[in-house]
Amino acid sequence: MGLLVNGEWRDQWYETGKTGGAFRRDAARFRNWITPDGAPGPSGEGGFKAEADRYHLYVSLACPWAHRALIFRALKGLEEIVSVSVVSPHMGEDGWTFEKNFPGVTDDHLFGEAFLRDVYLRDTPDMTGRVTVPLLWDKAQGRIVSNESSEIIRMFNSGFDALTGDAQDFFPEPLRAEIETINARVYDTVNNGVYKAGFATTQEAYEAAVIPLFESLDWLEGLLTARRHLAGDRATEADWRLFTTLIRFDAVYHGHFKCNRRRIADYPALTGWLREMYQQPGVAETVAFDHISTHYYASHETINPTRIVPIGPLPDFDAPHGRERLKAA
Ligand SMILES: N[C@@H](CCC(=O)N[C@@H](CS)C(=O)NCC(=O)O)C(=O)O
Repeated sequence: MGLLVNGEWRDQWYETGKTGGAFRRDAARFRNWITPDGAPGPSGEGGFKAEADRYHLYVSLACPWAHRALIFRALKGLEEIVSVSVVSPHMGEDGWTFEKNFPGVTDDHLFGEAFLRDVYLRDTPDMTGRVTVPLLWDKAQGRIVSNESSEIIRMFNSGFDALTGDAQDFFPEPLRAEIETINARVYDTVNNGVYKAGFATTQEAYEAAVIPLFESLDWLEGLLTARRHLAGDRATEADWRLFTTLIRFDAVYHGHFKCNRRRIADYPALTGWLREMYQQPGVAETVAFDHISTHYYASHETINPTRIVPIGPLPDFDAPHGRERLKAA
């Protein structure tokens, strides 16, 4: 685990000394957008036109943020259009690597680099910052498009529709305000909340994260008791953003990150909803529990010094979801 400082790698754990033991996530720095005609998106520069075989996605199968991008690539029919490389789940002193020490790890298909940091350095040789997944690369210009998952999923949602003919919209105009409201609470207290609980280094910082996390899970349980999906009858971006955290919850966040007031399995509506989302075509193939458990338990030495990876739980996400009684789109 480390970061780049003026282009040099420094092996260093997250700094919580100046924040009362609280984990603060850095903002992603590469924020360009792929658009149908190459016009600039909401941030960054223009010049990233949607084209087949032009863009490459770097992911970890363990990472919930990268998982969002992989799911949108599958749902939107982009598997033949956007290629992928998969890093090792073992994130040690060199950060993300392509070391073949685990099933499912691929080469860096573009450059054959050993370390993901060297891909970032091809864009910005003097970069300062964290080397994170997902990372979206433009093969035509030889530079990074984006390393912000919330924006990558929006590009995938609508940028390539003319090429794929897929018009499914997970961020529909009439629901945008509601989706953004749900996203904001889910991001702060759930998606990032589990990390804030897990990486806290004081009791106060841990409780400041874990209490609101469970308040939000109770709120989500109420929402999903009344509705098939978070913003109504059909799945939207808000559901997929929650999905990648909850599918990991009982396996890693409950134990490793001490988010153990309840399990997702203890919430009937969240459990049924999670199964229904998992059972959508193409989604189960993006879920790799071996990468998930191994990454968290074996990489975070400060939290789990023995690096022993627990053998459970073994939930059955293929079991009947029972959500048919709620109206579907
Ligand atoms: N804001 C980013 C966050 C991505 C992120 O933090 N990914 C983690 C893996 S789950 C990572 O690569 N961490 C490495 C590090 O922080 O050094 C996004 O949503 O795309």
